[in-house]
Amino acid sequence: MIGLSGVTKIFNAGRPGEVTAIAAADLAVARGEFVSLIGPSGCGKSTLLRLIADLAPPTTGRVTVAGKPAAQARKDRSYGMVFQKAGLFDWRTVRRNVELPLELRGVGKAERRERAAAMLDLVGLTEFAGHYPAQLSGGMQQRVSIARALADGPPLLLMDEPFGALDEMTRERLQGELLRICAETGTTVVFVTHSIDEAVFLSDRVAVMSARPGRITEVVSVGLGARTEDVRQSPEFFAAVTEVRRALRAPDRAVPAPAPAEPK
Ligand SMILES: Nc1ncnc2c1ncn2[C@@H]1O[C@H](COP(=O)(O)OP(=O)(O)OP(=O)(O)O)[C@@H](O)[C@H]1O
Repeated sequence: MIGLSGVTKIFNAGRPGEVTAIAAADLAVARGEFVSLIGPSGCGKSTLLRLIADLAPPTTGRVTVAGKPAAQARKDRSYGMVFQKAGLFDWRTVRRNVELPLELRGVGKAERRERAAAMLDLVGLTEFAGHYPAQLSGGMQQRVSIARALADGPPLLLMDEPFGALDEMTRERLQGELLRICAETGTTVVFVTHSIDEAVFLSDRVAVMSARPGRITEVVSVGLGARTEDVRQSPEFFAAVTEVRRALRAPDRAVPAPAPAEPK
């Protein structure tokens, strides 16, 4: 579904304020897979997601999405995106927020209504279709944002800390809902998070990034099977959390360690 090969991203190349945000990233994500990106603040997680979304071009390397160059995938609306802020339009009802991507594509009213209703059912907000965003809790707004991202039926969902601003209980409930939605729709997900627990609970694989310049230093396979709430207390869950924590603390193997000082 996604292929990154030799991808680098340098902001302000050759100018004052040059920043190497991503250094030589390679990653392949299979159809239907759930992959999280985790790493220290500023390591380039959001940048990597933006490169996949073709919201910024890579400086070098190739990004493919659904077998196409990323730019084509964006034109074909091959992905939906969800950010930390739900970004809903306050003056539109929940239903009309979800309909927006369909409206932009010129889909007729009846089909829009039907599709929005199915999406609101999927995220459990059918009875709030006529409400305005300000009448919803933060968690409900984020569910609307997920429904909107999926309205056009994209095969891929790109999520940038979507639950980062929510309280722990809401966050855990939405994690379970997201997994159910992915299982029902077969959507592939790339998910940026700061939380090791969240990455482990949700993911098939966790891509661990080093501090800037961001590299993918390790990819940890999780494989927890069916994620019921009990999984969070299981030995397998704790073992995977420990493994990701170790990978985050490991020195970046891609960068040679400095040679020891010569004895005087
Ligand atoms: N448009 C830009 N122009 C210049 N530098 C940028 C730009 N966007 C990001 N950067 C820099 O690239 C680096 C990576 O930023 P990015 O937002 O991808 O990190 P992140 O891992 O998502 O951070 P956080 O976890 O804090 O959200 C940072 O040093 C940031 O300052």
